[in-house]
Amino acid sequence: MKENKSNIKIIIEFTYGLKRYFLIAAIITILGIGFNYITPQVIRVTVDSIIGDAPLNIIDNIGGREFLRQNLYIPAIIGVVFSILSGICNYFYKVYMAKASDGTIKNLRDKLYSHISRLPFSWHMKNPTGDIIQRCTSDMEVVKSFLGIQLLEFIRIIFLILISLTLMFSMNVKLSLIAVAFILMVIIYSVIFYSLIQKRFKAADEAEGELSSLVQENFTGVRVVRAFGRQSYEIERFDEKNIGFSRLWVKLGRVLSLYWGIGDLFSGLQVMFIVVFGCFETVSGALTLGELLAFIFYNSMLVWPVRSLGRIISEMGKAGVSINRIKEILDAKEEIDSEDATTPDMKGDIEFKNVKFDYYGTKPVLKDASFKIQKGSTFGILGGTGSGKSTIVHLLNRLYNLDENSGEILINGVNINNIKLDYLRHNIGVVLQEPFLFSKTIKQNINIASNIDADENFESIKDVSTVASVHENILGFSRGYDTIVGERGVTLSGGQKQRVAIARTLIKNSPIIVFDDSLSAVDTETDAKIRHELKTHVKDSTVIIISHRITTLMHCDYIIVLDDGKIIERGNHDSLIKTNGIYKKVYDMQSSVEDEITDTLNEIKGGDK
Ligand SMILES: Nc1ncnc2c1ncn2[C@@H]1O[C@H](COP(=O)(O)OP(=O)(O)OP(=O)(O)O)[C@@H](O)[C@H]1O
Repeated sequence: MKENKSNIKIIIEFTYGLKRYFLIAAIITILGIGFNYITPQVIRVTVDSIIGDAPLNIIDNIGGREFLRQNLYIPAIIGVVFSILSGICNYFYKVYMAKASDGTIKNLRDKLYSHISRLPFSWHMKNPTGDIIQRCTSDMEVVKSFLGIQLLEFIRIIFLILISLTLMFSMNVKLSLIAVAFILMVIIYSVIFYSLIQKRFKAADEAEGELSSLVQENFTGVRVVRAFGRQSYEIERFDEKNIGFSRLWVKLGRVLSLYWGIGDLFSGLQVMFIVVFGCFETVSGALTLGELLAFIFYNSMLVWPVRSLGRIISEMGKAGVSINRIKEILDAKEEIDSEDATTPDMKGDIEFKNVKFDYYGTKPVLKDASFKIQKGSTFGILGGTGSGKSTIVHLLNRLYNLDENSGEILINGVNINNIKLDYLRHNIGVVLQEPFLFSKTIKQNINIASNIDADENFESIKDVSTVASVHENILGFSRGYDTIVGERGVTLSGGQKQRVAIARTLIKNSPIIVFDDSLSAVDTETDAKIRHELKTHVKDSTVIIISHRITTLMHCDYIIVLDDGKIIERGNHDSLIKTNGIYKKVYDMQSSVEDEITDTLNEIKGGDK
């Protein structure tokens, strides 16, 4: 989407397939206005030419003055018929406007969802989920009412004003000028308030976004909040934000009340001036009684539209803010493949060449990292917390892109920036340390990356679950593979979740598989069992294992040790032990701890005998 598009252009872009509904609504509303304006003319003719004696040809065609004087219900019925026709038009106008505006919002919602799904991971990291949801819901509602109510209403009111003024000027210029003076005052006054209301609404809208983010974060992290006894603190934090939020709405309410109050004053004054001056004009003979009545009718028909014009202009202020907030999302750049992006064979060596990386200009996370992973090998990465291990994975599947002159990452000799993104990610299976499972059955969760239906694919699902050492656990649930996970069902333990996530990745049969600290929540015995099963199951894939635990890595063909973004040691387990560096130290430390644990367990077992 091109930048700096006006708000109206953005809206028009999403009216595809619906323009005819907008057109029908516009035609119907013009018809309705026409019918509405006939009634005061019927009153004028009745007063001046039927009750009074003013000559008029048309009354001779419908029975003559005397006949109509005897049957006054006839002009009354004519007036009622036009009012009914105007009501019918109003009904169909609303129906077609609803079709047009809801359809446009649906188009916009579709685009927004697919766009957000294609935005880079870094964008999602920078924008709080609650705020994104608020833009997709509350802001969308504001735009919907702008489209469904305000936009055509605005055009309708302009028509009403023009027709009323034409008729009023044709009857009496002086009185019409008084009406115009008031209309101008209301419009100028509305425009002044417009900017104030817009400012206040923006502040309130942003505060709502912050409040939604806070609630979303708290409910998602409910376990942490409870575990650390943070409820009271979080409730206080919510109260504080909520008070701020309410204050902003009260401020907005104050401006709106002032706006409506002054508006009422203007309308009252306008009606009063017209009635008083109209009476003078009638007494002086410049206006007939019928014309005065029709004039007062037209003027009263004008009061509301003009006042609504003010309201609509101010509502448009809100809509402007909301469209801008939605536009900010639409303007964010999607992840797009370069034109020469390819789909090379992914069964090849992986190479990191002089890779330097930092997140948003903060301190360097990877400092000139170079290493090669042989195809079909198992490659271990050991490193302390924050040393940059997960960053390597983020860069490999391009959740973050490397800038130019920051080195390159090659798979089978092809720079990953030139590989189609979907293809790249499809061919790299990643198991995360804290996997996210969907609120679906275990079977559906494991099958999520497969194109085959979960029931048809059940044998493969069971196979990968066995490799991931979770098959027995799943059978232990009363509904087995049909057990629903998460909010609506069973809560899996951290280790069970990790193993379901391993199964979910294995089913993809990717040529490259990454385990990002994904065996941390399983015991060493299960860890060994899974790795043993993996050897046969993924023997052709290149496997990258990230871990703090040396027993998880020691059987890898090659291992690198990462410290503060730098590779400080490399080799296989035996050579690293011989180097007698950090790896050896960590190994000794972990072995002594494991020995202690084994001794303690043995002691407990011995004591039990
Ligand atoms: N999205 C991000 N934005 C900013 N900084 C980040 C982001 N992700 C990670 N970092 C920082 O980059 C550094 C490396 O993080 P990384 O997750 O790669 O470490 P790690 O070795 O995987 O750690 P752990 O073993 O604790 O998971 C850390 O200092 C971390 O704070």
